[in-house]
Amino acid sequence: MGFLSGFSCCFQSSSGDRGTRILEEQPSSIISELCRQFSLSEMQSATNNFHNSLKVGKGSFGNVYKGYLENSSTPVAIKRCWEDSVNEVVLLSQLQHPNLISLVGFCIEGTELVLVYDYMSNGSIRDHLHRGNIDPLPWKRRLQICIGVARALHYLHTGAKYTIIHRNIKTRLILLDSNWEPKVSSLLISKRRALSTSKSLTRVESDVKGTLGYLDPEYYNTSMLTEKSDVFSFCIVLLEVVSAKPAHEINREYFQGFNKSLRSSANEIVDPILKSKIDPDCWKTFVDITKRCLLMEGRERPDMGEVEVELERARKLQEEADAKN
Ligand SMILES: Nc1ncnc2c1ncn2[C@@H]1O[C@H](COP(=O)(O)OP(=O)(O)OP(=O)(O)O)[C@@H](O)[C@H]1O
Repeated sequence: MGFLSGFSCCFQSSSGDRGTRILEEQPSSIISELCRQFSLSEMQSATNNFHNSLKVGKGSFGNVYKGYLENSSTPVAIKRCWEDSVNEVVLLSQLQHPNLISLVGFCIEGTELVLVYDYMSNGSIRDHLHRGNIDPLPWKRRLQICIGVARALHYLHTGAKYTIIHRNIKTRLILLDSNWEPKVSSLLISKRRALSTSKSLTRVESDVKGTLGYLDPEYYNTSMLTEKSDVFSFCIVLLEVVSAKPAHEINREYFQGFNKSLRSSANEIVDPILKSKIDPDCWKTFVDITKRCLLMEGRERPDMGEVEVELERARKLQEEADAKN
């Protein structure tokens, strides 16, 4: 297996003339009908002029602030972009799914591009996995979060006019609202292609982009992208969620351990907090689907619809076992 672990960085696109490109790609009226266009002064007053004390995150594309729009007590997340983020505006303004982050609006003024999203008060799932024993996420909640992410990816792959390949699925980009409902964020480097009518996989030749540690080895080696690359990255998320190990530690030894782990969840790859909490039938279902998502050839991996169904089955088995005890 050509593993890509050890470090994590995001390849990204270069800047362009944001205002011009967005108008070229889509008629501005469509986008402004679908989401709100803010002025820069509205963005400045929502964030106390992008004050450091309101900064909640920093990504490859910009800083993220917690802010309040005028006359509203509901917080929003405001990303002041330094990279071209047109893709995000064009796609997110037209997509809607309960497990996909919602774009409230955007601001394009001069050289500024600012994006406004619903605020996710529980941060990213990553924040809850790698912090020792402080308030660990229970197994059923972890499963439920993974099911939500699988639904969002299935929607991106099959539920819109185009197939949208996210290309950067990772635990940092899975945000959690106040009810722990997951929202997949950032379509910044996603790739769009026509929906397939045949059963065979349609490949798109494309520069390799994504985050090392999550990147599909087949795509990395061939530059040919399909939705099965998201399936592989999602599988690394599943392994991160079950082990509470960061993606860069999920290396060859880890995979070998995982391959041997069918019989029981009480082994060294599972987050110690979950040991003996996972029902054996639920564990078998989880391991079976995860192993298939890791297959080296994309066409042999299941699609996200099947992954979602199997994860739902795993959750049901866990619920049944809990009800008996
Ligand atoms: N809608 C949101 N609500 C709350 N916090 C958010 C929101 N969006 C982003 N954040 C915070 O800001 C951080 C940076 O987010 P950003 O979208 O820039 O992605 P990233 O994690 O840096 O990934 P990448 O740089 O690979 O795109 C997130 O990890 C999260 O903590």
